[in-house]
Amino acid sequence: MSGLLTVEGGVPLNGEITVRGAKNFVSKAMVASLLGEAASELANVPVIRDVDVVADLLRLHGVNVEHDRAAGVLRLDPSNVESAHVADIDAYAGSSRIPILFCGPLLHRLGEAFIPDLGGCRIGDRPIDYHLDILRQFGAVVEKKVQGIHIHAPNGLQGTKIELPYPSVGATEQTLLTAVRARGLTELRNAATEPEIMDLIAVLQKMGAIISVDTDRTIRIEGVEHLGGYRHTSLADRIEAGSWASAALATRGNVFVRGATQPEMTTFLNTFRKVGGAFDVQDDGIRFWHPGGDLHSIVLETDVHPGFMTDWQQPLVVALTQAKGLSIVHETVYENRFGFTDALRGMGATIQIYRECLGGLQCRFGQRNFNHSAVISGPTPLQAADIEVPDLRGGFSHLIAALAADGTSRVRGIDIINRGYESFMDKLEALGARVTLAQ
Ligand SMILES: CC(=O)N[C@H]1[C@@H](OP(=O)(O)OP(=O)(O)OC[C@H]2O[C@@H](n3ccc(=O)[nH]c3=O)[C@H](O)[C@@H]2O)O[C@H](CO)[C@@H](O)[C@@H]1O
Ligand SMILES: C=C(OP(=O)(O)O)C(=O)O
Repeated sequence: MSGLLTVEGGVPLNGEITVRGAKNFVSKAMVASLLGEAASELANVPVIRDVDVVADLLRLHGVNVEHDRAAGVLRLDPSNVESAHVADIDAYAGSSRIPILFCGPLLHRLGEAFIPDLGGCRIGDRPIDYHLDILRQFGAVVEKKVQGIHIHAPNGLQGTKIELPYPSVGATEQTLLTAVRARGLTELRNAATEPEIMDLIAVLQKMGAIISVDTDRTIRIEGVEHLGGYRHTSLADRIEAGSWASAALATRGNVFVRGATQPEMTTFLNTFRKVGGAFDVQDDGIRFWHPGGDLHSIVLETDVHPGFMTDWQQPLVVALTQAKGLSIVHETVYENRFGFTDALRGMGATIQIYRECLGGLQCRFGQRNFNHSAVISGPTPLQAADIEVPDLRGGFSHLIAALAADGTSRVRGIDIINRGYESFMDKLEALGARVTLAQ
């Protein structure tokens, strides 16, 4: 796909699109297959770049991966991992954040793992200190290389007690994927409990793991010696669903998101309603629309689940530029997730960014000079512009802004959006957007 998109704005998005499985679950379930002694089958898999990257990494490690892209089914057979035993994976540096989650499964199977430098969205520093501390607590030895890390476990892995400084999604998954086959009991306190993590726990339980989750964010895992394969259907991508919902609102449109599910979106739906958006939950999806009249300004704080997820923030901010009054958005998960607002300001939005914690509690970033609160004053008409996509959600947000704006915008670097939005060009066209890819 070419990286330059021409968008003729001012046309409401109307129609129906389908979302399939969640990027932030499918990639982890794929890694989990490495732990099994038999093949696994995952359904409702979207065709997105992150799935392809993890599939290639698994292949490199000897996993036989068959991907029926149209049916959305992945078959993952890890029987040859021992004979592949690879060391050179630097070619995967910067590809995604998932390689760090290969550590536990590879340590169990091979006694060592080589992990390239990570990629993912540049929305803050995104260190991996929690991951490495956890792996060391299980008994692994971590060596930093010029590129990436080498990790080995001379005495195997032993269950342990871990308390996370912050309920990190990745660190919780790291613990789960390592503890399920470690010797003895692991107790993880202050764990993240995102729906994608619950689905990963479901997959691991199907494989033979013993995992319990308490209401106080404590997860307990009893290590077992053998795990089998799994058959599972991924939960829906609630971030993609929320992104299309925000696009419907910002363009004054009406979009049925087939496949979207209510339980994982409760917090989003509450916020959507407070802003003035309308929705109707149906058996096979959720319809989102702009009911006419003014949208309302809100005070919003992003947080770990069950809070308002940070990945919903960027698309919703575009809709908030069309709300009447002053909205305040306090980003408490990433220290640097408002860079995308520069382009919105260039299109006529009135958005000011502050270092202080506005509109909510003090967060980890308040005293540390990070621009992590935004005040959005609206409604402001948006004007077309030439925009460069910064990251996945920021890129989709720029696309929404271009769709809502007067005139024709040129959006560069849209390839990034394929990392997490399946067939977004087809979906835009299905919704009546006037978009053209440059030849
Ligand atoms: C592939 C995937 O699933 N990505 C999601 C995952 O990212 P990811 O798992 O990377 O996000 P985390 O929950 O780990 O990060 C949350 C916060 O913890 C910090 N942190 C994390 C690990 C660490 O070792 N040290 C540290 O300081 C991060 O910098 C960030 O400020 O959860 C995020 C929070 O819901 C989502 O935005 C991402 O879409
Ligand atoms: C931040 C995100 O993803 P990743 O962790 O893969 O960069 C995201 O999906 O918005």
